[in-house]
Amino acid sequence: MKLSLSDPSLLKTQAYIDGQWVDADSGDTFAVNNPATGEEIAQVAKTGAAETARAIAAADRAMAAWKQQPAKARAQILRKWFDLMMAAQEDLAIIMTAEQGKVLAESRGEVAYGAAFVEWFGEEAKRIDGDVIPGPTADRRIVCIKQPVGVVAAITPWNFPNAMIARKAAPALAAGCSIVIKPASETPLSAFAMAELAHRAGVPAGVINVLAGSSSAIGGEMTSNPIVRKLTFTGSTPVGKQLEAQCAATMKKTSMELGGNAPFIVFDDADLDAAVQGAVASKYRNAGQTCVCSNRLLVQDGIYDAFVEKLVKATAALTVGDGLKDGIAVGPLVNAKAVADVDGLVQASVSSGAQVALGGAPHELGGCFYQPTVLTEVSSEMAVFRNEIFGPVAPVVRFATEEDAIRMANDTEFGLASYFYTRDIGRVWRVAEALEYGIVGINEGIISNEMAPFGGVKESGSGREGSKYGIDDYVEIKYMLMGGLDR
Ligand SMILES: NC(=O)C1=CN([C@@H]2O[C@H](COP(=O)(O)OP(=O)(O)OC[C@H]3O[C@@H](n4cnc5c(N)ncnc54)[C@H](OP(=O)(O)O)[C@@H]3O)[C@@H](O)[C@H]2O)C=CC1
Ligand SMILES: O=C(O)[C@H](O)CS(=O)(=O)O
Repeated sequence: MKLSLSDPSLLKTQAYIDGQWVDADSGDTFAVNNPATGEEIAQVAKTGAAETARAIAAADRAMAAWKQQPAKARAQILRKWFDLMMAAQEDLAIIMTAEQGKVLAESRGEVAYGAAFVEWFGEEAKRIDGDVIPGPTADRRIVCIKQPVGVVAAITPWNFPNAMIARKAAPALAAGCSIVIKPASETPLSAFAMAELAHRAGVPAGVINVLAGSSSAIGGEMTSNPIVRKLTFTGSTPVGKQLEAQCAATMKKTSMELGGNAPFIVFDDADLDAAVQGAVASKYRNAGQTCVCSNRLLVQDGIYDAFVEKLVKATAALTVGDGLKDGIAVGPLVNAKAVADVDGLVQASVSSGAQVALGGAPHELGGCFYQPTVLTEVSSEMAVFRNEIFGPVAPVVRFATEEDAIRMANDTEFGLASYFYTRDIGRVWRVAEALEYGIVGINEGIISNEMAPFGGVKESGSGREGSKYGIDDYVEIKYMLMGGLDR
């Protein structure tokens, strides 16, 4: 499959190590395919532990000079990277839609979203301040400084192949760290294109390294190599737990952005049309393949029927197809396994009594397409309630009281995003404070931006990405106590 890029040199297929584009030691490659058509886009270097070890060594060498750069110098390079990403927005979006499947408008949006983290942390680089603390005695003073944590390893998912890299690389570089990145096997091309633009922006050789291939071999080197001082991961909770355990032997700092099971609560007093609009935006973004998608729609009895009627109508209007084509709202799922997983959850729930109000099966287009689906009469024991669906399926659950809604919303091991719609100010505070989540959307279905501290609690992970808090995961605090100052 040939991509229509204005700058074809952005389509890289080798590993980027120490400022060089290199093949795998073995010469092996793996295919990257377009989930909308099944066509092969490229063969990509399939690297492993040896290449990863070299990338980590290069990052270690490069960091010595990078962390000595004045913050303003790092900020200027990050700003240049932002400018180049935005100038290449259309090419980066085409590459992303081709390898991941999301519709082009969403890919454009993700490129801007990812670039916004580069812009934000370029600015934050100049604000990594310390403290002067009064000494415990008259002759002593304490000074706190923040220093880069060290070489960072990042493992990122296929669902946001640009933004999840930017959300990690930008604060790492801003803090003075260097980084080795392993993108998902489904979507390495976006990562390589970002590395090429970083190179053009003046990021020194070795400061950013990107390699794809055997996830267990690459991850094994990343998590065991003592040079790596921090692992940052976005992906499934089971893999996150495994990586966390692998990092324990060398006590690496970790950040984990894991799975979700977002409740979307609609109270009787909600603005119904706004709630339906928010539900559609939150549910069907990226064909439902985001960790903050509404996963359980909890609707109060008084407006349940009206909400379901409006939701079915809005969902039925969503066009399904190849995201590179105009007028498409929902693209394919990332691969055939994802289709089988989603359909498995739907059929298991229907078998347990859920009713199909719309869709409920793979799309007639075949391949990786799934019908936007609304299930009603869902209960808390059903598979779609208990599991992160990661597909265009909206389970609707009834509730009677505010207490019922909070109890059902919190009835999960996950705690990433949550949403609710009400116009009662007292309820806003009661419910927002009672929800066990890192993120609460109130009368809003799209909550992600670079200025907010994105992250979850419970088994949705640890750490925060974005906002003024996002730099904290990439620095270590050191204090110096000076004595003898009275003579
Ligand atoms: N919280 C979030 O933001 C996200 C959550 N998810 C969750 O993950 C599920 C599946 O998505 P998926 O992308 O397959 O998530 P995975 O957790 O399977 O993969 C995420 C990343 O981890 C890598 N990986 C997988 N196994 C290992 C390992 N043993 N050692 C090192 N790296 C590894 C993958 O590489 P490779 O591609 O080579 O397998 C990929 O780069 C979704 O259903 C959802 O629950 C997914 C994406 C984002
Ligand atoms: O991995 C994801 O699903 C993203 O973190 C969601 S968002 O930040 O793009 O909303």
